[in-house]
Amino acid sequence: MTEQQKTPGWLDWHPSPGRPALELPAGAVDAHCHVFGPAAAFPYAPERKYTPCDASAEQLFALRDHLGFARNVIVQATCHGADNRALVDALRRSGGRARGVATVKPGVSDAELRELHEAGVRGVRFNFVRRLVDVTPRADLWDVVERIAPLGWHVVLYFEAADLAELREFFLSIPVPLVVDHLGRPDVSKDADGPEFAEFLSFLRAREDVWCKVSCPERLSLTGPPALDGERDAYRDVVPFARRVVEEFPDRVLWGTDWPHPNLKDHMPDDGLLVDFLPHVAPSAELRRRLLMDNPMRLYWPENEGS
Ligand SMILES: O=C(O)c1cc(C(=O)O)oc(=O)c1
Repeated sequence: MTEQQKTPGWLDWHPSPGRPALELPAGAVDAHCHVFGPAAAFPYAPERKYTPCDASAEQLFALRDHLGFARNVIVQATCHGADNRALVDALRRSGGRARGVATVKPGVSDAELRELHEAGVRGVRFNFVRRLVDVTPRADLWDVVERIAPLGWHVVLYFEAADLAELREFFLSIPVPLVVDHLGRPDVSKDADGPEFAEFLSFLRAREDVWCKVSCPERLSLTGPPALDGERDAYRDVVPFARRVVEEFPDRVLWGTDWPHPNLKDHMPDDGLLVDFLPHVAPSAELRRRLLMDNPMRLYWPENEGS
C-alpha cells in the first residue's frame, strides 16, 4: 500500500509530553480523545477532509498511563468517516478501560449497532463543523436518533458558536442526552459575560441532560500562552469561558485531552502541561473530582460509577 500523504502543515502529536504536576483524582477519565488508523490496518475514509499522522490505540493507552488517567472515551474522528473499525479495535484492546462515541449512517444494521454497543460505544457524534464534514440532512440525523435511542446512547454535538442559533431548536428536539464538544467553540476574543456566550449558557440551561466538554483550550485560544516550555498558566483567554461553565454546571461537565489533536495549525501542546491547565478552570479538588471522575463515570460507566 502506498503511504498516504499527510495534509500539508500537519502537526504530529507531541513525542515526549511531561508528567502533569497536578495530581489527578483516582479513576480519572480522559473523556475526549481519538485514534487515527494506523492507516495500514484501518485506512482513512475516502470522504475525509484531512489526512493525519497515525495515532494508535497502544500509543493512546501509553499516554493515558503516563498522564495518570484510568480510562478513555474515544471519539470517532472524521478522518475515519462512518467506518468505526479503528475505534472498535481500540475499545476491544482497552480491556474495558475505554468507551466510545461512533459515527453511524441511517442505514446502519441492528447487528452493527449491537456490535458497537458490545465493544463499548455509548453515543454517536453529529458534526456540524463545515471544514470537517459535508452537511448531513437533518432527516438522516433524525433516523439515527431513532435507531440509537433504544440503546440508551447519547448524541455528541460538534458545532461552531456562530451556528448555535440556527441549530438550537433541532438540538433540543433530540430526545436523548446531548454532549457539546469543546465548549461550543466560543470566540474567546469576545466577553465571557457577553451576549454570544450567554446564548450558549442559555442552551445548556434549556435541559438538564445537556452536557458540555470544557476541552480544547489549545484550539480555542487566540492569545495563549501555549502549553509548552513549562508553561503552567496556559491559554488564559479561554479560562473565563471554561470556568463559567464548570461553576454553573459542575455535574454535567467533562474534559478530555483531544489527543492526538487533529488540525492544530499553530503549535502542538505538551499533554502534561495541558492537564496542568485544569486547576484554572476547576479550582477545587471537589470540582476536579466531578469533572474528571464522577461525571464521565455516570455517563459512560454507570454500572460501576464510583469504583
Ligand atoms: O477541530 C477539529 O479539527 C477536530 C476534528 C475532529 C475530528 O476530525 O473528528 O475532532 C475534534 O474533536 C476536533
